[in-house]
Amino acid sequence: MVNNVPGAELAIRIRGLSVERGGQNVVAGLDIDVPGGSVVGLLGPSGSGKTTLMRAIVGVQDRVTGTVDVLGLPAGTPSLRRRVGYVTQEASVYRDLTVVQNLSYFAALAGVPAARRRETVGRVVAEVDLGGHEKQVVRTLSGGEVSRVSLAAALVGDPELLVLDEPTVGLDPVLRRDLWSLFRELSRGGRTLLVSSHVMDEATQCDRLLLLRAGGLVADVTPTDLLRQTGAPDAERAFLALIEGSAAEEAAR
Ligand SMILES: Nc1ncnc2c1ncn2[C@@H]1O[C@H](COP(=O)(O)OP(=O)(O)OP(=O)(O)O)[C@@H](O)[C@H]1O
Repeated sequence: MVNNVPGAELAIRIRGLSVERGGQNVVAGLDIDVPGGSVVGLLGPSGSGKTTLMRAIVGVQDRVTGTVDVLGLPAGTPSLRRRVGYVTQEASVYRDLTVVQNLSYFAALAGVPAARRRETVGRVVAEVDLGGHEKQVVRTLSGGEVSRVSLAAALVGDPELLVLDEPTVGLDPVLRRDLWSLFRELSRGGRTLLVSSHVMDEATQCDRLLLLRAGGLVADVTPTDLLRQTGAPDAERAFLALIEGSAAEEAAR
């Protein structure tokens, strides 16, 4: 299921991607195009292969077959390291360091020259709206603030593509809404965001939706088309209809 968007530059182009984990193909035969500058939601039940797909896109997944091109280069190419930001499910910041200490460290890792680190840290703190918390030790921050420090750490290299694995998990509805408006804001600057989630109502915040089930792509649609095609009143029921339809199709084969 490939959408050809005329004239749109692709941030991610995947053809025939399969991934073996634990002796099984947990992702099988995926073809996906992600247009540049869009917010794309990666949705699907637990174990459907979302994290595996993201790992293949950032180039850290073993036992991958097929083609995964990111910003025009094969996934994992060293020059993509600064151009792609990856936020894993577990916050990967140091809890015993302050916000600024963490971000300065990640800026150094991303290769930001020492003379520009202070300015870079200031930029990302403002981008994720953490002003006033700069000197706070991460362990003393709220869950939503820690999520935003992780996001800021991924932004220090000013990446063109952000891959975010379930960034809103465990956050209350207000924080989830705030984080999604931040994602929209980041994409307005021309970045591409691939965001995974279990929470189907977050689908409405995306430009496009990729729905995975059992390692396969069940749908690649806009939120409007999703509701129109299924006739469901909301994203959650639309996804359930698609997931159940695809499971029934598979059983009939
Ligand atoms: N190291 C591993 N060895 C064997 N199987 C694995 C390994 N890692 C993942 N898997 C399996 O691969 C499948 C896809 O896992 P993945 O983490 O990509 O799913 P997910 O959609 O991100 O799930 P969740 O939403 O629960 O995080 C699952 O069935 C999982 O059990």
